[in-house]
Amino acid sequence: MSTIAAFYGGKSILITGATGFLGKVLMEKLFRTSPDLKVIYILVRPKAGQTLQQRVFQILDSKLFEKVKEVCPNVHEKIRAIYADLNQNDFAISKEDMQELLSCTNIIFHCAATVRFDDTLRHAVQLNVTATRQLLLMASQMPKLEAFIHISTAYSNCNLKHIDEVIYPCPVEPKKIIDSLEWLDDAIIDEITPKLIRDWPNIYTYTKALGEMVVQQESRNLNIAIIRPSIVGATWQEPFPGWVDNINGPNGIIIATGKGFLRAIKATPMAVADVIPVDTVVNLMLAVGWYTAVHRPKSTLVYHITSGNMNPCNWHKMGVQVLATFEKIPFERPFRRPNANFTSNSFTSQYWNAVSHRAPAIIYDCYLRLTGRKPRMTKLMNRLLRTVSMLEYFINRSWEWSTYNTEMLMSELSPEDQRVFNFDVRQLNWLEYIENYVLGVKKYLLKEDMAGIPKAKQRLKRLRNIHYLFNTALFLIAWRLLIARSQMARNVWFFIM
Ligand SMILES: CCCCCCCCCCCCCCCCCCCCCCCCCCCCCC(=O)SCCNC(=O)CCNC(=O)[C@H](O)C(C)(C)COP(=O)(O)OP(=O)(O)OC[C@H]1O[C@@H](n2cnc3c(N)ncnc32)[C@H](O)[C@@H]1OP(=O)(O)O
Ligand SMILES: NC(=O)C1=CN([C@@H]2O[C@H](COP(=O)(O)OP(=O)(O)OC[C@H]3O[C@@H](n4cnc5c(N)ncnc54)[C@H](OP(=O)(O)O)[C@@H]3O)[C@@H](O)[C@H]2O)C=CC1
Repeated sequence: MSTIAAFYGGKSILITGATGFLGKVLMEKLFRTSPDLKVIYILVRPKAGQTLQQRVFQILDSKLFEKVKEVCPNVHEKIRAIYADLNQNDFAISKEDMQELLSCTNIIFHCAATVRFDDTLRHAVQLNVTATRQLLLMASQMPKLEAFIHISTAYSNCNLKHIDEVIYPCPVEPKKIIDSLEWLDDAIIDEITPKLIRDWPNIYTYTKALGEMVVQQESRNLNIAIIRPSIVGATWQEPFPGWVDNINGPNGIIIATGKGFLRAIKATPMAVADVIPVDTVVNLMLAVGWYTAVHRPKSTLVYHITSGNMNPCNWHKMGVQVLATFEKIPFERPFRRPNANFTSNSFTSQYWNAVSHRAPAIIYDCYLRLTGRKPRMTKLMNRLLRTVSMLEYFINRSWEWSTYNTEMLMSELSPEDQRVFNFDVRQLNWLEYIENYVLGVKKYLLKEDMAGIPKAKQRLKRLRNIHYLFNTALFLIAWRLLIARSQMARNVWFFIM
């Protein structure tokens, strides 16, 4: 019997961000391995016209939870969705709900965050910093609390090259920033944002760093741990390979490439692609929850869950395997044949953006206009290029993350726990993982049917022929123009003829 699974039996667990990518996989694993847990409280807001209950039902009815329903048939009764908006004072939680949370919670997993790179400083600080402080305040009033697990990101200190499992101080105190945002107006905030975030690449990573500082400052006598995952990718093994449900990080890029929109990307091919499967992150989270509650380390421990130092893969290897998988399992209705390459400098990147991205979009929009339809490709392409430009910082650099605490924890686990809560990324076979990842994007994100593959392959063939025809026509036109102007070209032409 797994010690960790047994530990969560009978426990009341509070999860923020349970409707997000990481939160869903965390809930799934908890229910599957500890079906006798007492309750999982999730802080949820209504969204997109759905009530809390509808959102919970939608999650439980998804493929991700199929196995859970077998081992824990009363899973619906064990989830208690609590209305909460982390942007508001006291999270807008009702008095009764708050009372229940304060008196019953044993473990907290704080996953909620805004992960947008282009959020406003005000909103990102509210969610990633102030809400964390507020949750810690709540935690300090919970008599039964055994552990508080805060999810940060390995990139919270990406302004450094080598990152240890410690909390680094930020140049400006989080409290000062929170206070000043209360009275500064939006225009001034926009103006001072670049000065505040200095060498952080975006507001997201900066506010996650502030969030960690808040955890350190407000930890009181709580048992706290911080987990820093790198780029969280599709599931590796559990509950099944390739599950993914949002367009963040590599997912959007895989779609854009597979659909033939993205043909070149400015990346350093040999830079480490520090992707970490989401189930690996969740296994570590649960092991850390157990360790923090049972062993009560004297200080707040930080755990890195990254792949680069133990089992590195680079962007070249990842890109080649992604493209190879498109040959076998193409996406439906691609705009162009998927074929992309990495460019190394700004000049070639601009060139490919003009020739391979903007020009085809303009041509396609002309075609849409001529056929009486609304042009949309140029807008879509601009949006894609903006997204890609925001990710560039992370695909043109490598970082070194030390993993002493993570390795220490691994050695503390029993062989059974090491198997059930496996976070040893050395066992990951990248080629297999990437193939399953692309397949998962097709099945769970794009919701494409595998039966459509032969048709998709046919369409790819057609696109290939169109591509060759177009290039041949272009070449002939260019050659014809050259012949008209140059005697030398005419001589070569007659010689060939
Ligand atoms: C010999 C041969 C050699 C060949 C060599 C090979 C070459 C091969 C080259 C090609 C390779 C192809 C693939 C390779 C795979 C590698 C890919 C590399 C990319 C890797 C990316 C790395 C990313 C690193 C990030 C690390 C950061 C740290 C990690 C973290 O801690 S947090 C998680 C990271 N956060 C994010 O990723 C968020 C980033 N996103 C944003 O900030 C924003 O979305 C945005 C980018 C600013 C875009 O904003 P927009 O306003 O423009 O768009 P919007 O967000 O509103 O959304 C657009 C539409 O999409 C819908 N949508 C949004 N979110 C979701 C969601 N979660 N799920 C579903 N749908 C969503 C949204 O509704 C919009 O739809 P619409 O309203 O209908 O338009
Ligand atoms: N994905 C990644 O690559 C990485 C993620 N991380 C960290 O992991 C954690 C989880 O990320 P991930 O699951 O990918 O992110 P998602 O964007 O998928 O999920 C974010 C979660 O936060 C919730 N949330 C956001 N705003 C509010 C609010 N005002 N009130 C209540 N809930 C709110 C969302 O709820 P709703 O559904 O209502 O929007 C959602 O459940 C974050 O802390 C992130 O920083 C770290 C490294 C990498």
